[in-house]
Amino acid sequence: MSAKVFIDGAAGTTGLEIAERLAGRSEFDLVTLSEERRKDDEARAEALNGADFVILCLPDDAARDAVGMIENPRVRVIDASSAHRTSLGWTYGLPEVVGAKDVAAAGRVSNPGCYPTGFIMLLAPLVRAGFLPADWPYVCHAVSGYSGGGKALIARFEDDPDIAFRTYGLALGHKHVPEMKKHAGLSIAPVFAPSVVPAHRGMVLEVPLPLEAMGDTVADPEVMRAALAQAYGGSPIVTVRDDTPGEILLRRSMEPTDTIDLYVCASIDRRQARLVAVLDNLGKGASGAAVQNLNLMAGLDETTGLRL
Ligand SMILES: NC(=O)C1=CN([C@@H]2O[C@H](COP(=O)(O)OP(=O)(O)OC[C@H]3O[C@@H](n4cnc5c(N)ncnc54)[C@H](OP(=O)(O)O)[C@@H]3O)[C@@H](O)[C@H]2O)C=CC1
Ligand SMILES: CC(=O)N[C@@H](CCC(=O)OP(=O)(O)O)C(=O)O
Repeated sequence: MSAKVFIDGAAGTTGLEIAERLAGRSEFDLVTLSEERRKDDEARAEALNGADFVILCLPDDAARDAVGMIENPRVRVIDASSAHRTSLGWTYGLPEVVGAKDVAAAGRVSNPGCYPTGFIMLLAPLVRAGFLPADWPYVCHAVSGYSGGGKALIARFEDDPDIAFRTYGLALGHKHVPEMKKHAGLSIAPVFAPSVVPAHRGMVLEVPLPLEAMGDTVADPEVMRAALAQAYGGSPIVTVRDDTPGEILLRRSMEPTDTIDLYVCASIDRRQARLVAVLDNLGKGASGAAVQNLNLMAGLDETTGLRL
């Protein structure tokens, strides 16, 4: 029998892409609400309580409300918003870092933010292994495609083709910072400098490392690269690149992908390095990750969705 999946927020950017990924999958029976009923609390409560799996693709407050509307203890939840990413009782839905078994067994899974996905996948294994310090003030620069801001930012960029670059979060305190700190295993909050470029999707994120200033405990870049390769070895989703390319491009024509590429770029004298992650904010950064977590929770292969 197929499992009932209700996407609350199915008309939004993330919800639509999840629905596309689930279309034609016989293991799942997608419950949809009509345009007139999709924001009707009675209809939503019925759908939320009647599903085996609920995927929340809503703004944070609406996601908290939706969780409050669930009374049926058998309903399992994947929340794509940032409402529960550091909350007790929620499993952080990054199986490559927290362990696939934990995600598979969870009743409440918080899907990671797009930027934190890259940041945590670069840092967590290295901090955990002691190759990078937990108490360093890391900096994270990132550019995202405008779909990262959902329908409102898509409309803004498509209505104003004159915008060439947008940096934001200038008052710091971006909502992703607590999640980045906690799940990368840091004791100091990173300085996070996000930005948006006029491309629909895609994301390049980097953590510059002034290695020579970081003390003796910091590992050689080759050791870091090998540690990342070992941490993600065998994953069809993660590629740890063994080169330092001359450039990394984000193309406006980028096709959807659920993969992530990680780089440890280093100077020849190894005194400086740049950890870089390249992903699709709507793929591994949102919808692809939600479907990966759904597959795990349903006891299926996380990438192919095939029965194990
Ligand atoms: N876009 C991305 O790359 C990523 C997004 N996320 C997170 O996923 C969540 C969804 O984001 P995204 O898809 O981009 O946002 P969108 O704005 O594109 O979609 C949100 C959807 O939720 C609907 N909605 C809002 N309030 C309610 C409500 N009370 N009841 C029912 N539906 C409601 C909206 O309705 P309407 O269409 O009428 O506005 C809209 O369709 C957010 O929390 C976001 O932060 C996480 C990672 C990456
Ligand atoms: C470009 C852009 O605006 N991006 C969003 C983050 C997208 C994301 O990861 O979503 P969550 O809000 O669910 O974490 C932002 O900076 O708020």
